[in-house]
Amino acid sequence: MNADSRTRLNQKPEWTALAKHREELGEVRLRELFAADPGRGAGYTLQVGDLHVDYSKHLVTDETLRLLRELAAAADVFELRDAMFRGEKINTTEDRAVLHTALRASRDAVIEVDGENVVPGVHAVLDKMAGFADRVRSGEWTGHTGKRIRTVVNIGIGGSDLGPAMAYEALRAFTDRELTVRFVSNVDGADLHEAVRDLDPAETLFIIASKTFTTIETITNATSARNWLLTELKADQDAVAKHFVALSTNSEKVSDFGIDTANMFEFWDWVGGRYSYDSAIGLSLMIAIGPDRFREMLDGFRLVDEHFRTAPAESNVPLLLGLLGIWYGNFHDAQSHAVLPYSHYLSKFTAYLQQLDMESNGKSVGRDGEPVQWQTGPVVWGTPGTNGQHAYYQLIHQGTKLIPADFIGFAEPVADLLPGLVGQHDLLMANFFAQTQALAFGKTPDEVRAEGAAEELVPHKTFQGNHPTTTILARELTPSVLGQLIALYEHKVFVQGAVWNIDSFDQWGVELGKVLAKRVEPALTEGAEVPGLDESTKALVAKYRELRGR
Ligand SMILES: O=P(O)(O)OC[C@H]1O[C@H](O)[C@H](O)[C@@H](O)[C@@H]1O
Repeated sequence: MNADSRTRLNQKPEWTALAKHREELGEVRLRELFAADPGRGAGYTLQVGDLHVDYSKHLVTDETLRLLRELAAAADVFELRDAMFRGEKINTTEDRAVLHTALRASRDAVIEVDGENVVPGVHAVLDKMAGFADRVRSGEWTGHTGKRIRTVVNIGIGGSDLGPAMAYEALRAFTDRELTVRFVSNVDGADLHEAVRDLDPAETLFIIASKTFTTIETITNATSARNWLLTELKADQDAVAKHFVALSTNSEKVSDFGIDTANMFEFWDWVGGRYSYDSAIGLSLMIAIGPDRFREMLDGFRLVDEHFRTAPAESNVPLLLGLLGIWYGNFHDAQSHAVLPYSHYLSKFTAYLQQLDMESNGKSVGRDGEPVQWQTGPVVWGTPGTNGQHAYYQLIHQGTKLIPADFIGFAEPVADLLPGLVGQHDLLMANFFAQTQALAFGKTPDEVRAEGAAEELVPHKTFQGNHPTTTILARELTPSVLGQLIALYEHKVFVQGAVWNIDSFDQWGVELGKVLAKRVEPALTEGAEVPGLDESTKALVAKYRELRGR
C-alpha cells in the first residue's frame, strides 16, 4: 500500500470525478429520482444477516455509488481490511494489530499476531467467563457472608462502560430478572453513590473494567467502592476477593489493587477499548444474559465480519454505509450524522456509537503524519424515536443543515411486554416509516395550499424534503441482531477511516486533558502554584477555591 498516494486523496481522479458528479447532479431531488425509477424503493436495498438495509432515500444514483466504490478502491480499503483480518499492525501509531474480529472468531479459526494464534486464548477467556457467569447466575458464587449475588456493579469508563451498558439495555428482555447490573463511570462521586446507596454489600459484586487499569476515574471509583464495601460489611481485605473481579490487560496493576488475578478476565492490546465489549469487558452482560445468549451475540458479530470480508463491493453493506457518509461529509458539507433507533431498548445505542465513531475517526492527521485536507469523522448524535420527534426533528425537517440519518427499527417488539399494551408497536413503527417518508419527500407549497392553509403560512408549513436516510429493519432485537448491528457500524467506521487515510484505532486526542487534570488537581486542593497555567484557567481555579471556602 502506498500511504502517500492515499494522503492526496482529494487529488485523485476518483475524488475529482465525484466532485464533478456532485456538481452535475446539482440539487438532485428524491421526488425526481423516484419518479424516474419506480423500482428504486425495492431495488436500492441490501440484506446482511437479519438486517434489511434500505438506501433508496439517499441523494445518489447508480453512477454516484459506482464512483464512490471507485474511490474506495483507489484508497485501498479492501487491502487494509484484509490486513486487519490477517492481524497486521494497522494501528501504526501504537504499533498494534486491530483484531476485534478475532474476539468472535470460531474455535477452529487461526489468526496470528507475531506468529502466535490468538484464537485459543480468546476461547479460553470466553470459557472462563462462562464458568464464572454460570456460578454467579446459579447462586453458587457467594459473597463474603455467604449470600448470593443480586447486583453486579460494573465500574469502567469509555469502552469499558459504554459497550456493556448499551448492550445490557438492548438485551434487557433476555436478562435474568433476579439479578441486576448497574454501571458506574463518572468520577463524580454522585455516580457511585446513587448506584450503591440502596444495595446490600453482601449481595453486591463489583466488576472493575479497565483495559489499562490506570484510568483515574475507574481506579478512583473502584477504591471508593472497596472502602464502601469493607466499611459496610465491617470486613477486612479478605472480603475483596469475593466481591471484586477485574477485566483488564494489566495483571500487575490488578494485583496491586488487591484483586486476585485468578478473578481477572484478560484481553489483549490488539482490542481497542471501543471495540471491546465482546471481549472480557462484556462479563457483566454475560452474567445478565447468560453465556449462551452472549455466544449468539458473537455469532451475529461474526456473520457481519464474514460479510464485510467476502461480499463484493456492490453488495457490501458496511462499505455502502461508509461511502454514503463520505458522500455527504466530503461532497455535501454535512457535519453530523444522526442515529435514531425506534426501540426503547436501544436507548444507549447512539451514545455507544459516539465513542466508536468519533474516537475512531475524529482525526486531522493522516497515517503518514501529514495534515489531511478533507473532512473526516462526523458528529454522531441522536436518541431513540419517537422522543426525538418531539424535540429536535424540527431542525432536521426544516432547519438549514443537512443531517443524514439512520433509522433502525424492528418488526416485532422484543419481549412479552405488559398484557395491557394497546397496539403500541405498530404505532411506534408507523412513526418510523412516516418520518423517513416526510424527510425524503416533504410537502410542497401546492400541497400545503391544497390543505387550505392561509397563504402567509404556506412557507412555514412547507417541507423541503430531500433529507437523506438509511432504514435498517430487522424482525426482532435479539442478541445476534445486536451483534450484527454493532459489527456493521464497526466496519462502516473502518471504511471511512481507510478512505480518509487516518488511524481509526488510536486516540491521542484524549491524552492532553488527562495530563492537565493531573496537574491542576493540586491547585484545587492545596492552592499549589501550577507552572504554565494560563491566566483564564488560573482565575477560574481561584474562583473555585473561593466558592469552596478555601
Ligand atoms: O479501559 P480503560 O483502559 O480504563 O480505558 C477507558 C477509556 O479511556 C481512555 O481515555 C480512552 O479514550 C478510551 O478509548 C478508553 O475506552
